[in-house]
Amino acid sequence: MGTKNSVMLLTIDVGNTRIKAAVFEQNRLVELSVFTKEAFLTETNFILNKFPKIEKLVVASVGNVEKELFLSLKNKAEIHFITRESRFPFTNLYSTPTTLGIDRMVLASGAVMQFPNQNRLVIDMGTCITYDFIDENDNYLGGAISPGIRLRYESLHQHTAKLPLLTKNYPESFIGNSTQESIHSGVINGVASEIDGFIELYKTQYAKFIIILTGGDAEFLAIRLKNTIFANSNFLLESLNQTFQYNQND
Ligand SMILES: Nc1ncnc2c1ncn2[C@@H]1O[C@H](COP(=O)(O)OP(=O)(O)O)[C@@H](O)[C@H]1O
Ligand SMILES: CC(C)(COP(=O)(O)O)[C@@H](O)C(=O)NCCC(=O)O
Ligand SMILES: [K+]
Repeated sequence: MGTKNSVMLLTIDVGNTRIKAAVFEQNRLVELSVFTKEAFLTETNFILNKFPKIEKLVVASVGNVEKELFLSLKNKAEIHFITRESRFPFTNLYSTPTTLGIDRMVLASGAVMQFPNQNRLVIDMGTCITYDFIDENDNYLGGAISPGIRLRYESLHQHTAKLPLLTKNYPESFIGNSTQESIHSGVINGVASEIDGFIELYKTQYAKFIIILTGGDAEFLAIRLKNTIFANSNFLLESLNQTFQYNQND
């Protein structure tokens, strides 16, 4: 890893729910912010003013923040977009590579660089829950997409006449004894069982693999899972920094 200069870099991950930003100095994360699309310019300007050493912005977006918004910052820092045309340290075996989410590609890239020469399963609990598997030969195989925790609560409320909108909470039992408890059990135990179930499926095909759990709900859910996993909410931002460095070392 290059230690030749101490410039700071601001990585920005635009998800479908929130924007996450992290300042890196060398490869150390020194500041983390989470904000909405509406607050984008205020927040990024605040960070740029607080850390005048930031020379570069590294952006990956699956959300709908307009490119113009980033470009309005271009007199303050160099802007780099990580896109499908960037270099990635894996072979992409997805049969529709042009529709694969850039967030999933960045996660896969981070998994390969942080955990070399092993099978890896990355689970990102954001708006959606995404599963991504990269084998020990650095082949990206694909995975799964399912609704995230917030999305499940919202869709139960929005698509029924009688179900309230609840904020996430651990269910007391898997047998919900009220409407609220039934919803919490359905969503939280449902997601936990889904993740445990997927891990078991992967185990039928791969004897050993590391599991990385990330996204807005990672910490909330990690303690409810059967398997030992590596939970790191900042894995995507760290991977964005690493993917950028990887593209610099051509
Ligand atoms: N302050 C918050 N606002 C919105 N969602 C939050 C918040 N804190 C935790 N979450 C959880 O994070 C999930 C979204 O994760 P996030 O990583 O932000 O998504 P994305 O990357 O798709 O924007 C939701 O399911 C929600 O339960
Ligand atoms: C599946 C996603 C919506 C996940 O987005 P997120 O939950 O991180 O906001 C995103 O990775 C995406 O738009 N993917 C495109 C389809 C695909 O990956 O095959
Ligand atoms: K996700």
